[in-house]
Amino acid sequence: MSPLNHRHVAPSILSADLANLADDVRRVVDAGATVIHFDVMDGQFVPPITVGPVVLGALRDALPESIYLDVHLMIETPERQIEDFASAGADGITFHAEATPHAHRVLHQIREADCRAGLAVCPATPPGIFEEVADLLDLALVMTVNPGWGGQSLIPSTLEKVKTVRSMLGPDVAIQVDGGVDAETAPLCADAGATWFVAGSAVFGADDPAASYQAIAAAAGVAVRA
Ligand SMILES: O=C(CO)[C@@H](O)[C@H](O)COP(=O)(O)O
Ligand SMILES: [Fe+2]
Repeated sequence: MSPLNHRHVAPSILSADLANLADDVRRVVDAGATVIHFDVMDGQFVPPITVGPVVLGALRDALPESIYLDVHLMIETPERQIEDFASAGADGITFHAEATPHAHRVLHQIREADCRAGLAVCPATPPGIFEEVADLLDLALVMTVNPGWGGQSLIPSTLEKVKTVRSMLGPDVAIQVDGGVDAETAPLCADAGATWFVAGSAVFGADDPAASYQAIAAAAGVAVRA
């Protein structure tokens, strides 16, 4: 069964200790996380620069194969980088509708690279594009903050967009929310129709990331291992 058919809380490495990345990620994996969200920023699509395929490959080597690496590309012209992320060990690759005129082609390209294909929209971008490429979509990412930084508050109007996208795409597509997700906001996102919940600062910024992961997972309706 594809992990896309299940609910997941995906801790985001953006708020982890990047000097001890594998150790930090193992703490949440030991608490039950099976999807890890890997934020890639290029200094162009968004101002910050984070990490790329080399770090993804190192993390891949440090984790069990069963862990799903969910790559969120916040980069211009993502079509130039898909194969590098796929061969570094991505399981799913999500790019932004705002970053290329070629969303249809890039979704194909991701699937041809044997990864699950995701498309993201920023808070100001209308969701109609999801309908145009519905057949090629494994995951629709509705950004609940403006991309680029962790630790922001969820923008309430984006929950309406999640509802719209759920009715547009039907029950089977994974809808991901990313930004400002914690144990208080996760149930609101779930009620709107989200099934994949990214949480960065609420997990890795907490005193006990493992406990925080489990609290958010419970709030989001994810089955948490005892
Ligand atoms: O893609 C992004 C930010 O652009 C995220 O994945 C952040 O890592 C979310 O951080 P929090 O809002 O959960 O702190
Ligand atoms: Fe992200």
